[in-house]
Amino acid sequence: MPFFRDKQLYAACLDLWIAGQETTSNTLAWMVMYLMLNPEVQKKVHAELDQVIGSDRFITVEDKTQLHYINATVAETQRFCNLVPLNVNHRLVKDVEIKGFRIPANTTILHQISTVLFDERYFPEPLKFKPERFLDSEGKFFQPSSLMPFGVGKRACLGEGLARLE
Ligand code: HEM
Repeated sequence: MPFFRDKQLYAACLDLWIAGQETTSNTLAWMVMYLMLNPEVQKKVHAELDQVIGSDRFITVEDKTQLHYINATVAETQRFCNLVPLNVNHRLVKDVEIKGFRIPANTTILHQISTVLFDERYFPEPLKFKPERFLDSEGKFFQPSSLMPFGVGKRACLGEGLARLE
């Protein structure tokens, strides 16, 4: 019996299609809609592009660190669109106790990252689209650990680096 079967190839292709393609394209679609709904944000994005890139060259990956407002707008899009609200199913490999609740091994867990992304302790006025929440007092982009659209821990998104680059 071959080690790598058609079924595995099919599963790998499906993984890459859903995890790798749908996620980034849907995030961008949400961002376009948020820019349409928030013209004042759109103006600032445009102004930053005019200032940092200008109109006589294409944008490159190296420009990313200079585009603070755009990075903040992407971060706010990821928080607001809540793309993977129920995360990916996980199975407990051992019994766990959290705040007095015992969860037995083999239980399927769906940890909702949306509860963090919309928690007003971390994101005041969570239902407002505000890229400024990711800018410090000098207007520089920063990313708090509470922004976790890619999940956290050992099984966090494998494509995070690639997705951020895209
Ligand atoms: C905006 C883009 C993306 C978002 C928001 C996103 C989000 C997520 C989330 C929330 C998980 C589950 C993490 C967990 O279970 O704790 C995940 C898993 C995963 N993602 Fe992504 N993802 C994105 C792009 C990508 C890309 C571009 C790829 C590959 C090219 C990718 C590949 C994967 C894989 C393979 C897993 C499973 C990791 C594992 O179980 O060990 N993702 N992603």
